[in-house]
Amino acid sequence: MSKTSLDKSKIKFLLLEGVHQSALDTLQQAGYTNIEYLKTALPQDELKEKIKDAHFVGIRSRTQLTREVFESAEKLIAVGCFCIGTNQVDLTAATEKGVVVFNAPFSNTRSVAELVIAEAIMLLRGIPEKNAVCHRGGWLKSAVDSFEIRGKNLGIIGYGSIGAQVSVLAESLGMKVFFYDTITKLPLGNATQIRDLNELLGMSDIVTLHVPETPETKDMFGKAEFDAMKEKSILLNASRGTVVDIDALAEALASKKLLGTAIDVFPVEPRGNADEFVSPLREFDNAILTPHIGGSTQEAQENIGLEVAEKLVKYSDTGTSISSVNFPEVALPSHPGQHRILHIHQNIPGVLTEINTVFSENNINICGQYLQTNEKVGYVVIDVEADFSQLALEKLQQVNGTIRIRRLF
Ligand SMILES: NC(=O)c1ccc[n+]([C@@H]2O[C@H](COP(=O)([O-])OP(=O)(O)OC[C@H]3O[C@@H](n4cnc5c(N)ncnc54)[C@H](O)[C@@H]3O)[C@@H](O)[C@H]2O)c1
Ligand SMILES: O=C(O)CC[C@@H](O)C(=O)O
Repeated sequence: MSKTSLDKSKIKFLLLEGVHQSALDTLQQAGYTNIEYLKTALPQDELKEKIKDAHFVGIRSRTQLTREVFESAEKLIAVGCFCIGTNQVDLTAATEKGVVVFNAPFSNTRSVAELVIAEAIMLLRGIPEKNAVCHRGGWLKSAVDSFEIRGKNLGIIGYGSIGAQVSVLAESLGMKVFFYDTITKLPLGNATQIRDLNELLGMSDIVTLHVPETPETKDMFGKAEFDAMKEKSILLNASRGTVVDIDALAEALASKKLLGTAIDVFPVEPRGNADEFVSPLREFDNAILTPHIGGSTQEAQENIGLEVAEKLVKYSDTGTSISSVNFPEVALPSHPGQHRILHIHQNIPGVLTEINTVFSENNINICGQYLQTNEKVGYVVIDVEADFSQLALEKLQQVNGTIRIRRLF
């Protein structure tokens, strides 16, 4: 059963970066009509201004939610990342502020995997160069450096949701799949995990990157890695722009070490379609350069819009934090007729005792309670009789370590 803490029309959603219509539809069907919808990301100053009165914000990969932005977001309850990556959000700051962050971990994996396979085929045939020559009025009919994908070695770095899908598609085309991951992964089909990155690089005709942006993956692919690759091999990157040293890649293309490359993500990306794209890779015809559209298909965007908006609605209506990326996961079945209190607090000793004391000292019966903690915060959902919820709210606000409290009725 859906509850709400405020008149739903007063709960403000700020949706940025042109998230799919399915997100708007989902929110509106759930009764949320106070939605500001923008097609682009915002510069930090504008973002800080706009986010001030937002209870929920929806973003994709461009919007940087820094600690400073969270400081301005006085009313913010939750963030929806309408994508897989959450590296654009300062998750520590969000957690400390009691802001729950959700994403869509699976909805665009197939789209990325399909693009990667298509690019591998195009590059093995030299199509980007041949296409460019035709556009300039030339004719490059030749089989030199043109190969079938069948029987080639594919090296996948990061065997998660996307890497594993690429693996399955590649095998269906007759490729031999090897992968490198920091943790032991169950290989799908006939794929083989290789424990040493350099070994993988030395044996792969095509290397494709599917790791998240983390301090460990920053610049993980530089000159040493290009040197370790096979002569005339191919590098694909549809993960994050910080993973590859672009100057080292430009050198590897200039020296003809690589047959080609396909890059979807860049260390610096334009804020919107009107801004210029600047990159040393622009001069290479054998580089497929795409504007971070690995997950940009109608199918993926529609599913993501639905998935993330549903998570936001559920959190707003019931306090359910299941599948959040930064918060303890809590889902308490609804107790009809009761009020619900959501209490987010610092995870320090004694808070739960203080919370329970509030109820015992004031003779307030707890009808249902669910607590979960992570290393930073505790999140407790408590159902109480309607007549006592205001008193409980006032008393709980005074509990030491309280970060945020909300009442649903
Ligand atoms: N281009 C796009 O539009 C697009 C779309 C979706 C996702 N992405 C990016 O792709 C990334 C991967 O997505 P996913 O859903 O497969 O993520 P995932 O979390 O399912 O998989 C990532 C894998 O990388 C491994 N890994 C982490 N650090 C590593 C390291 N240092 N070396 C080797 N392996 C490492 C993990 O163990 C995991 O198996 C996302 O984080 C996102 O940044 C890009
Ligand atoms: O849609 C986007 O902006 C990002 C897509 C992709 O990088 C993701 O992390 O899912």
